Amino acid sequence: MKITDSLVYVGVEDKTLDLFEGQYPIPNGVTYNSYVILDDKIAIMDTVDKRGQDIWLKNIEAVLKDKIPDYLVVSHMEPDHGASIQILSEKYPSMKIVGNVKTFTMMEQFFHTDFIQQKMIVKEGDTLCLGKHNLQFIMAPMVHWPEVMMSYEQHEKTLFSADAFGTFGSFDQELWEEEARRYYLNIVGKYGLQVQNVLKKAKMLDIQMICPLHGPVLNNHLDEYIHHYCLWSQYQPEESGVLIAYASIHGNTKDAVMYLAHLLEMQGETVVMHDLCRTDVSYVVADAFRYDRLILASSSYDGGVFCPMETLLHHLKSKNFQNRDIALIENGTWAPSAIKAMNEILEPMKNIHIMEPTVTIRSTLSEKNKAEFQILIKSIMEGGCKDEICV
Ligand SMILES: Cc1cc2nc3c(=O)[nH]c(=O)nc-3n(C[C@H](O)[C@H](O)[C@H](O)COP(=O)(O)O)c2cc1C
Repeated sequence: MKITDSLVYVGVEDKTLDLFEGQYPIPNGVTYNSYVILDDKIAIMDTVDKRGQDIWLKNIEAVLKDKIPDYLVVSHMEPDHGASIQILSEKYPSMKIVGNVKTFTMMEQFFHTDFIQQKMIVKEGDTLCLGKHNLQFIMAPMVHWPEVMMSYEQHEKTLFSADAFGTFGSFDQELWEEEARRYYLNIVGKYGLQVQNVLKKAKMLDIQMICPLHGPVLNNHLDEYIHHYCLWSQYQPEESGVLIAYASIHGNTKDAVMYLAHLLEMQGETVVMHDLCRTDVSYVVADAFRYDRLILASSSYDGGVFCPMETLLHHLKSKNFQNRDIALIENGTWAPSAIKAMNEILEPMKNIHIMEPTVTIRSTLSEKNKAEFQILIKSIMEGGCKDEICV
């Protein structure tokens, strides 16, 4: 797939993988992106997952014909990108492998060889001239592994962005926002500060095209993609709206939040609901970051909170979730315990405000609960970010 006269896509689409990174459903598949820059010198930008190795090698052969690549640039050692380094290095023994010090430490761990004959170590700001094309290396530690390194190609003003700006799904730019949100927040979300640092470096560059390691090449509306990364990395919501996430054993908590959702919608609020027992947590994490207010409602369970809610909260905590107004609702028949358990997980998170009142349902929604909902609705409508959204 030709991107420009001198830049060719040689990556692979994977539509048969069940779970990405062992946990994320990918109904639209995923791509392992790899690119070839053709100039006086030839550079291959990253390799692919073992699953796509054979097709990828054929793609490279089709582009290179009888030519030999001069460089393999390794931006990330995670196996969905780095797994085919060794096979390529054996096929082209004269090819230099370009990475930073941390890249080669990891390479030795994965392949048990130090690639001494091929190793070419670069650091922040170093450049590699291919002819007209000139690669400038930008270290991006923890976006999302420590060795991550982006390359800015100065001639065509292209950022090879490693996993940043990547997405689940294939090359459809229409799907980018939804699936890139789920990809970024679940996979890279914890490292907002490090993403901010790289965004600052990117601001100094004239970027006309972004070539990520997953999903489509981005060559228009780049400001919009970068804007999303700014919000996500600052843990700021994108939209005014109420996410209701519920975990209900027998359905009474679900009935209660359906009633509450209806009342909120009557007040003109945008409400999005997720049944935690039936929705993969990665979708809920993405929406929790998207909207400015959350309602968490759960059955009590063995002196704690029902497991699907506990799972969501642990996922949010591990992704540094912060800056939100949250309402808590519990249901218990003999000793309601969900709010205490939810609070214990939420407590260490930064800038989380619990909206009053918290509501305890005893088996089914009571008139007292309905009155409490009326007060809670006021708190919810007064909460959120209002004008601060989309800074
Ligand atoms: C395995 C199990 C453990 C439970 N543990 C508690 C508990 O610790 N405290 C409590 O008050 N209710 C407990 N319950 C009862 C439910 O939380 C309670 O019936 C609640 O009303 C269920 O709401 P739901 O209809 O939304 O699932 C438990 C129920 C089950 C099945």
